[in-house]
Amino acid sequence: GGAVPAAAKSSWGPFLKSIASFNGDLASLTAPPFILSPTSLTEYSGYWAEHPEIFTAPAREKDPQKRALLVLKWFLTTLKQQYCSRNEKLGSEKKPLNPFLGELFLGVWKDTTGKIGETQLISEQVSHHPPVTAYAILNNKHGVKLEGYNGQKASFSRGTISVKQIGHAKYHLKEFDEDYLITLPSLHIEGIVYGSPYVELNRSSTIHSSTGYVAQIDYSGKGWVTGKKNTFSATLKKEDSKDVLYTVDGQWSESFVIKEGKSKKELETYDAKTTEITPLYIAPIDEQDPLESRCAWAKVQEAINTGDLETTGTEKSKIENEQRELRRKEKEEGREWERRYFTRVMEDPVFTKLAEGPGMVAEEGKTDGIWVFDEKKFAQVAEKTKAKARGAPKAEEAKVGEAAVNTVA
Ligand SMILES: CCC(=O)OC[C@H](C)CC[C@H]1O[C@H]2C[C@H]3[C@@H]4CC=C5C[C@@H](O)CC[C@]5(C)[C@H]4CC[C@]3(C)[C@H]2[C@@H]1C
Repeated sequence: GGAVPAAAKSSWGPFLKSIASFNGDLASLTAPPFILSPTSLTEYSGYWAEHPEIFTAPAREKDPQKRALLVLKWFLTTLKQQYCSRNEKLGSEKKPLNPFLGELFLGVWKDTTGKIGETQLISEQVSHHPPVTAYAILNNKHGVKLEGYNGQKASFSRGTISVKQIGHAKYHLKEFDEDYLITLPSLHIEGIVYGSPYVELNRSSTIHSSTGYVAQIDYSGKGWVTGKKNTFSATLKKEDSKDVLYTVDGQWSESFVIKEGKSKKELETYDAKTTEITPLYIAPIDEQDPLESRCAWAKVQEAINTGDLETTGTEKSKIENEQRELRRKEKEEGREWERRYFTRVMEDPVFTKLAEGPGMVAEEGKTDGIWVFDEKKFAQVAEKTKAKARGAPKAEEAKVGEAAVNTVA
């Protein structure tokens, strides 16, 4: 990338100072103004299913081995959006807004073909210290459910920020009662010194299926072989077998080729650049719950988009102060914020069966438990929303509104 824009030079001091005392908490980074994104991190859960047809394809495949390949293919097709979409839309990787506890991001990918059905996104900030986002993506027509959570552990050295992703994703197929446990790749941010940061994925990640298939994806970045960015190589095998059933090679941000393991026969080339993204439908702000990201952060987003640093600061402080006040009251009353859609469990049978190691690992290896989507809570909220739509008694609305209003202006 080019040299840092002159105007921006002045804002490097705070950033470099924050790097000097960097404690692993990305939110504590004082990124230069031109790096601030108006998008909240709760929105990033949407990157898992921007191609609903590919996301639901495994549900339409009767052969378990081919299903496992389709889940690997879907995972690989999410990487470009997960890790490059800010560069494409905003010119470089940006620092997202740090979600407040209880922040929600809700949306739906509508179905224009009548073949896929609607795909619903539920994203909730289930922890603020450390920041953890939990999400569920549901397509009832195909019985596909993705649920997961993630947090980040970051470190800074030699001009790059390295991020270890904590958490995992679970892809479930109802018809086959099948589960896929997906681990999250580590990443590092390159180009910081040029003021044009971008993500590169490191080492490897895996997908373990309850049907005994194991996918391993090795990220070589600007591999010494190709020198091309975002390079990876993946294999799909049956566990405790050496036979490679399929290989997938290429650049996750450009295109990749799926081949038969033995014959090396090319089965498919996926072009990440030309595959259509389905837009996510989000309710208009005046119909949103005040806890929803674009409602809660509206003034901050407006200020960031117009480059009004002062208003950005004052509006952010309002939200942070109200959050501190809420936490103080909860502490005083000996209660904890009620998560709306997710529950923390210390044991998740699918996770235990399919993976080694504990769930969310916080400081000193303590396990903070695993965040799972709570179908009961989800049904209760749906009921309440319907009641509200049918004109529930004011008290009902006031309670929901009141809690929310207290939270964010
Ligand atoms: C120019 C100097 C500067 O300020 O650089 C700051 C940089 C923008 C680095 C810090 C931020 O980089 C962002 C990249 C974000 C990750 C991107 C994608 C994902 C995948 C998604 O499924 C989960 C979240 C995750 C891991 C994001 C986490 C937060 C990251 C690392 C942002 C950093 C604050």
